[in-house]
Amino acid sequence: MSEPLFRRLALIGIGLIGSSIARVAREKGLAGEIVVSTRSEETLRRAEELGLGDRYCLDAAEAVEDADLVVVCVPVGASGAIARWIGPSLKKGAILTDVGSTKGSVIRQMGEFVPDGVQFIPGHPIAGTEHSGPDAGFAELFRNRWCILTPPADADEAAIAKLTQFWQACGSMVDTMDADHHDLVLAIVSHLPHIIAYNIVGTADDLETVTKSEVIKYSASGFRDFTRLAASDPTMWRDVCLHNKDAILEMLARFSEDLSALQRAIRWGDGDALFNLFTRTRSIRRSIIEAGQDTAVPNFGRDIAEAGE
Ligand SMILES: NC(=O)C1=CN([C@@H]2O[C@H](COP(=O)(O)OP(=O)(O)OC[C@H]3O[C@@H](n4cnc5c(N)ncnc54)[C@H](O)[C@@H]3O)[C@@H](O)[C@H]2O)C=CC1
Ligand SMILES: O=C(O)C(=O)Cc1ccc(O)cc1
Repeated sequence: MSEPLFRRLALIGIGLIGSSIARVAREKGLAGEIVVSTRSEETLRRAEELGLGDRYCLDAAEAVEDADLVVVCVPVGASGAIARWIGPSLKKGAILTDVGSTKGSVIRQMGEFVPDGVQFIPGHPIAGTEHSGPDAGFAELFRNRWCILTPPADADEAAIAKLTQFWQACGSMVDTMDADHHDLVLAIVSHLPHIIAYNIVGTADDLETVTKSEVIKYSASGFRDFTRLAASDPTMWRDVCLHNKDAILEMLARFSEDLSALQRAIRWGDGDALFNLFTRTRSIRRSIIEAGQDTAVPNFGRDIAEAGE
């Protein structure tokens, strides 16, 4: 059998993303040993019941000892505290990465606690679902999905190559970019859609003239797709909003301007403006399908299984 990519992999946080990494790493033999750490005893026990790792620790510092790859998989607001905790225990030569949905803030929070000799290469798999916790993960989550790495300018090329190899072995395609650019791109393709979904579902919930049972009964009219995003983890998305504030506010300002233009076109009966916009947007959808990125959640029937439970 060939050597695993990493002798010891430590996962700090074992929710949707951490447990998906654990599952795929095990399935593909990417690590000689998988050490799992999370803050609550209950979640750690559950991870053990699910057989996600080889060792389990409540102490994150203990978990990272002698690990060659450490992946921090916690809400972005917790990444600084985790880095402070594990920093002194990281092995020289280890690669430290994360999976957070925002990158500038994670780098600012974690950077100061990374000791010399440790390669810090932040990352973000553009793959997920609205579910959270160790039961929600699955080995195929990253398949045919992009993973963005945002290494600092002085990062070691060999470490970047090894982390790239890891994500590719998980099934992902890997891109590298600057953290600020990542945050701007993700603000429009991920953060704004979630904020819009939270807002529209909240607006529907506040209505007095349309009842909640009518909203649910007739949801197949378009509303239903927003409710999936709006069911996403509140802690994670609170942190994303607070930690990518500038880019999100920039995109929200543009969105509001465009919404006002749309509102004006509807008010003044400008059918051409509406038709032209809707034609332009339809072609974006077609490009996504052509790029093979059209499946909303590649969860291999898990939603259907859950719905039947
Ligand atoms: N859910 C998604 O679709 C995606 C999430 N991400 C990012 O991955 C990271 C993890 O997200 P999920 O796995 O979805 O979350 P999750 O809620 O399923 O799991 C989070 C894990 O972090 C631990 N944790 C929570 N707060 C903590 C704290 N203050 N200190 C220490 N540990 C703490 C939890 O016990 C749990 O093990 C987040 O940074 C998120 O932005 C990235 C891509 C997709
Ligand atoms: O469930 C969905 O459609 C998602 O959008 C998943 C997702 C959520 C957060 C990320 O940072 C990346 C991907």
